[in-house]
Formats: sequence, C-alpha cells, structure tokens
Amino acid sequence: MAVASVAAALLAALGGALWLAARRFSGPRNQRQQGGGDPGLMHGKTVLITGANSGLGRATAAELLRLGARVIMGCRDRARAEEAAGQLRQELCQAGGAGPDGTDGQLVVKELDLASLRSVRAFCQELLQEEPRLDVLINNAGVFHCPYTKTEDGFEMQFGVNHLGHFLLTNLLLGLLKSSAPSRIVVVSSKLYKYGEINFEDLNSEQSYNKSFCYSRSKLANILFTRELARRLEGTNVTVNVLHPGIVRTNLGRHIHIPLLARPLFNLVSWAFFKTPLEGAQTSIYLACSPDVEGVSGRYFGDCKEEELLPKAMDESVARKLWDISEVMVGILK
Ligand SMILES: NC(=O)c1ccc[n+]([C@@H]2O[C@H](COP(=O)([O-])OP(=O)(O)OC[C@H]3O[C@@H](n4cnc5c(N)ncnc54)[C@H](OP(=O)(O)O)[C@@H]3O)[C@@H](O)[C@H]2O)c1
Repeated sequence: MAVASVAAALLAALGGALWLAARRFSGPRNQRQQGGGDPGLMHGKTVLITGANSGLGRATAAELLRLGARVIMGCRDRARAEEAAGQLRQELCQAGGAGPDGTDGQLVVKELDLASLRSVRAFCQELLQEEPRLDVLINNAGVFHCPYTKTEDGFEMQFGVNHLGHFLLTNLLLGLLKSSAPSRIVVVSSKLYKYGEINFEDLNSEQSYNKSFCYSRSKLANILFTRELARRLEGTNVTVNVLHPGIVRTNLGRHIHIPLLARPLFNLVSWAFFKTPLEGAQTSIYLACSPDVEGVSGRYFGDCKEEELLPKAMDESVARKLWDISEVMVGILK
C-alpha cells in the first residue's frame, strides 16, 4: 500500500513536471527579453564581468558581446576561462557578429580570484594600467553552500568571495568608473538575502557555520553594499543597482549533495522549472545597458523590474557599519 502511494506520488510529480515543461517550452524559449537590444547598442563600451566563464556570467558575456561591447572576463581559473572565451568567440562569429578575427581584443580574459585580496589588487593594478575606460562593472561571481573553508586572507568563503572580494574590486575600480561616467555597476544578489542577518560579532562565522545562512548573509551584504555605494556615488553619474536572477540552471549548486537515485527527478524538475542561463541573465543585461535605467541607482530588480526590499536590506545604519567594517577587513586605507 505504502509502496503504491509513493509510486503514485512520484508519478503525479513526474506528470506535473512534464505538463509544466510542455507549457514552458511551447512558448518562445531562451528568447531575449527586455535586456536584449540592437547589435551595436554597446559599441565602444567596456564591460568587466566577474565569473564570466560559467552560468549567468557566461550568458551575460555572450549577450553583451552580441550587442557590441568589449568584454573583460574576470575569472579565477585561466584554463576554464580560455575554454569559455573560445566558445564565446566561435558563437559570435557564427552569429555573424564578427569576422574570423573580428573578436580579437573584443573579448579579454584576465585572472581574478575573489578569494584572494592579493589577486584582486593585482588584477585591478593591471586593468588600470591597460584599460583607458570602464563603462560597466558586473559583480556576478559567487559561491554557494560550500563547506566551511576560508579565503587566502582568512575570511569565511561565501562572505569573502561574494561580498568582500567584490567590495575591494569595486572600490579599486571606482576612479576609472568615475572618469568613464556615465557608467554603471551591476551587483548580482539573490532572493535568499531574505534569510540572512548581518551579525557583526561573528562575520567570519567562527562561532557557528550554517551554509545556507552564510550564503544568504553574503547576498544581504551585496544589497546593503549597493545601497550604501549608491549614496556615496550621488552626483558622480556612476549608478549601482542590484538584482536577483531567479532560480537558474547553472553550476552554482555544485556543493549540494543530491543522492544518486534522486538525481533524475532533480534534473527533470530543474529542466522544467529553472530558468536557462540566458533567461536568468536578462536582468543583468538590462541593468548593464538599457536606457530605461539611465540615472537609476540604489534599486533592487528582478525580471527587469524594480522590486521592494525587506526593511533589513534598507537599514542605512547597518549598511554604513558594514561598509566601515569591510574597509578594515580588506585593508582599504582612508
Ligand atoms: N543560479 C541561481 O539559481 C542563482 C540564484 C540567485 C543568485 N545567483 C547568483 O548568480 C551569480 C552567478 O552564479 P551562477 O548561478 O552563474 O553560478 P556558476 O555557474 O557556478 O558561476 C559562478 C561563477 O563564479 C566564479 N567564482 C566562484 N568563486 C570565485 C572566485 N573565488 N573568484 C572568481 N570567480 C569565482 C565561478 O568560477 P569557476 O567556474 O572557476 O568555479 C563561476 O564562473 C552568483 O553570484 C550567484 O550567487 C544564482
């Protein structure tokens, strides 16, 4: 009896997933939504994307290249990044966006490990020497649900990469962004920020570590950082906005253990319900290049629309305190 009920429940779940999948894929799939635009829209603009070799970052890079931007991929693993860059160049050529050598210089790979402040500093030093302008910075890279590990500088990994690495990167590139203004900063957060709290007594999670909580906290930090930065950038013509991409089929869940037997069902559900990377990247692309958001700053977006934040993500005193503490943690001298 129990076996029959479980089998019936599984069949119902399977049927539901298939029905939804059929509905989902009967519509236009992977289509470019509001974030899309005419090839040439980003011509002459330089965009830096962190974590551009995979998932949302890769899809964002592909679309911005198609729109004519010069894209700098900031990636921690050169081999993985070069492989992705090779595919992106090929896709662009096949799409007619460039001749066989037309992507030379339009797509640049640079090593950037956000888990190492030394790497962030070296990356910025090189970029500032080589690049005369930076029109868009997309803080996209992220880690999720990893076991307790520390960055090279001794910070809890999720907070260290998702927040502190990008905090230092952005601060070191602000001068270039200001001199290239109007320019934009786009921060990729997550709806899971709702479950995070900023506990200033234990930012490094030495006392207790919970993978989900620490991810959520790092994503709440992304939002508080965005809002405080927007306040500091008033009048500079550099804007900064933050987004959640929805649930997207990427490599982000690599640390989550799914039992072997449950994998087919998980794959089916993710295929049916999760966004594709291109769909998930739409809001990043929109915030990077749409004229609709010219001059808009300090806002939170999902599906290319502004969304409301919980009060904890709008607390100015917490945002200022987090900024001050982050400056000390990454060693920025005032
Ligand atoms: N997928 C979702 O459902 C979802 C939902 C909400 C928010 N997000 C956010 O979306 C962003 C992109 O994630 P994704 O879903 O596209 O996942 P992904 O496919 O795993 O991409 C993450 C990227 O970040 C890079 N990265 C990780 N650690 C790094 C480090 N120390 N230094 C430099 N780069 C590093 C990864 O490089 P390697 O390839 O070398 O590991 C990869 O390129 C993340 O900020 C994530 O929190 C995703």
